[in-house]
Amino acid sequence: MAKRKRIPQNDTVEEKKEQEKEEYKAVVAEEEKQEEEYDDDKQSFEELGLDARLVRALSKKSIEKPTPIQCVAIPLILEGKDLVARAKTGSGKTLAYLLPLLQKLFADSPSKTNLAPAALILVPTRELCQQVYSEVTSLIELCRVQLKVVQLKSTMSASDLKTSLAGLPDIVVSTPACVQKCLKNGMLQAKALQASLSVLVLDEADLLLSYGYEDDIKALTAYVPKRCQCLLMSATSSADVEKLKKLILHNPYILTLPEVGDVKDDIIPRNVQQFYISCSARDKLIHIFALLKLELVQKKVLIFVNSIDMSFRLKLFFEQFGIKSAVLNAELPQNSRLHILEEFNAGLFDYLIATDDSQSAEEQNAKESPAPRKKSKKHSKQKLDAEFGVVRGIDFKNVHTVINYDMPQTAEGYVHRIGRTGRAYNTGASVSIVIPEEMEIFEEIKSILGENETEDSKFIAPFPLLSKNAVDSLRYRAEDVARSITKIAVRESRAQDLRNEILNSEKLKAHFQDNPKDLDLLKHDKVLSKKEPSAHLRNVPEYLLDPTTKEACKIVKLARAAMGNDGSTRRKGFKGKFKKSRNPLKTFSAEAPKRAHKGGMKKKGKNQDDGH
Ligand SMILES: Nc1ncnc2c1ncn2[C@@H]1O[C@H](COP(=O)(O)OP(=O)(O)OP(=O)(O)O)[C@@H](O)[C@H]1O
Repeated sequence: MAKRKRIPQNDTVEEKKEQEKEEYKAVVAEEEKQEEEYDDDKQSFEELGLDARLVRALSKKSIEKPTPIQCVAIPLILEGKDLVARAKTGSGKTLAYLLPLLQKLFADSPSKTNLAPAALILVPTRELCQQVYSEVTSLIELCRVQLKVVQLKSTMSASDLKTSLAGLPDIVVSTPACVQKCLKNGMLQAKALQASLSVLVLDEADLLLSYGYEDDIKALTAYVPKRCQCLLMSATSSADVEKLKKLILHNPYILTLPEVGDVKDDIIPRNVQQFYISCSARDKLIHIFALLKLELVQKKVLIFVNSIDMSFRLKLFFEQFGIKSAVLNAELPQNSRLHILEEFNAGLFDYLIATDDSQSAEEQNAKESPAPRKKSKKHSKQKLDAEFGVVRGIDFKNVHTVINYDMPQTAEGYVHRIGRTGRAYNTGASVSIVIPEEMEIFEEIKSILGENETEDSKFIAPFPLLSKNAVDSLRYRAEDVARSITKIAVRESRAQDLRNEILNSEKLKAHFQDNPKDLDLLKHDKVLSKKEPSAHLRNVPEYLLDPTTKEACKIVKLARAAMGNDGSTRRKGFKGKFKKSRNPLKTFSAEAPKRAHKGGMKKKGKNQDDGH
């Protein structure tokens, strides 16, 4: 981090504020300078050997400079090397393989006589399938080339799959299970595939096996010709990646990119600041409520919980205070999920509560639908989607804060959740709300990431902006509302939401076929509670806030304005994104400003969590 200019200490509040502002400006200027220097050193996409059409297409997407993984991977893929690319979450792995893959197909397409796809991109979940498909489609459109891409999903009917393949696509994006299904049914001719396949990509490779695709991939290897270039993209290294490497890579030359090291240093993006709040189980709701209602975290916010019921509890609770949010989980129909993601990415709402219990959906199914229970007609459970994955790989756009309302069950899960912010050149923050029962896993995560606050860049610091006073001032209102959200209310809302989404899902499907860009058909942050939220709960009265909290709110707002993110969360070009130094969490403390000057939030000690 840039060194701070020492400014003489002043005594009055006004002078202290001035001093704070001056320091803030100095840090911003310094870091902007450093960033410019770094940008100047970097290679351009042209220098990596990319086709001018692709460079122009990227430019139209406001993507001007390659990320480190792209700098290394693109030339190697263009040379035809097999690759095992491991790089941190949000580092731009998708474009790292898509750009050279498209370039290769540009060159091959005029002589095309293939009866099967030339490129197969396999991903573990349908959400990722959609995401990669959209990215390829938009690049192809922007480049104005004659390449055809389809996505194949296991939910598609046999006739839809057949129709998709009959158009002789050049690129297929799918899950291993679905491709295997097409091969088995003869919709995809094995011989034709052997003759045509020139690039095979296994994206989120480490996850493919844990999603249970091992047999499908093994079966597929028989149809992958020796000359086919194979690319394994992954954020973490694991025994599963090793297994896949052995299973699928033919060329002996395998490259693991040098820029990545161990989990601690490389997997979590450098530009994510991590915080925690320690509190009792009873106070969890008040803490998240305070964070959101007092706007002590930057929007958009992605909140992770470990169960679907909890996501509805939170949504119902927020509703009573006029905070609109949407839920995302494996129970919802796929069209709804995709639509929720699209709306969130487009900035239509600021708070998304995602259920991630870091288990495969099959395990979750088993857990959520215990067999011996008598099946009630009313509550017959919707089966969870085994191909749903919200944590891994999904490119949530412009998420500035990830909140772990429930802690993940593994350190790996933590890393992937945190990786939903700070993507590419953006910065972000995470706040984990930890209760005593979750302390064990939290301690484990901390020990992996590094516990030395001065030396470890991945140190998880106590959240500095929320004082005990601020929490206590909201306690009465929050506890009162929390009591009204009973188990029955949660269950009813969950069932109602599911019914709505199932109905809407068909409408959505039909509508989006005709109007792919129309996002306003259905709003997913609609109010679920039967009881109309009370008007008086919408705003937190001034008298409830102590001066420190008021100051914290002001600084966060100031930073939001500096980020060009006041009010509108719609996507901006990368140049307009806020810098790490502009993150108020780095420059402001809930305690006396003087202490914050010395060491930013990391010098804040552990007293904050002791208090509550
Ligand atoms: N060179 C670049 N400059 C700016 N933005 C970029 C660049 N490359 C990719 N991006 C953007 O960064 C975001 C993250 O990219 P991507 O989804 O490929 O990350 P990832 O490495 O696959 O992450 P994960 O491991 O979580 O899947 C995307 O929104 C993408 O459009």
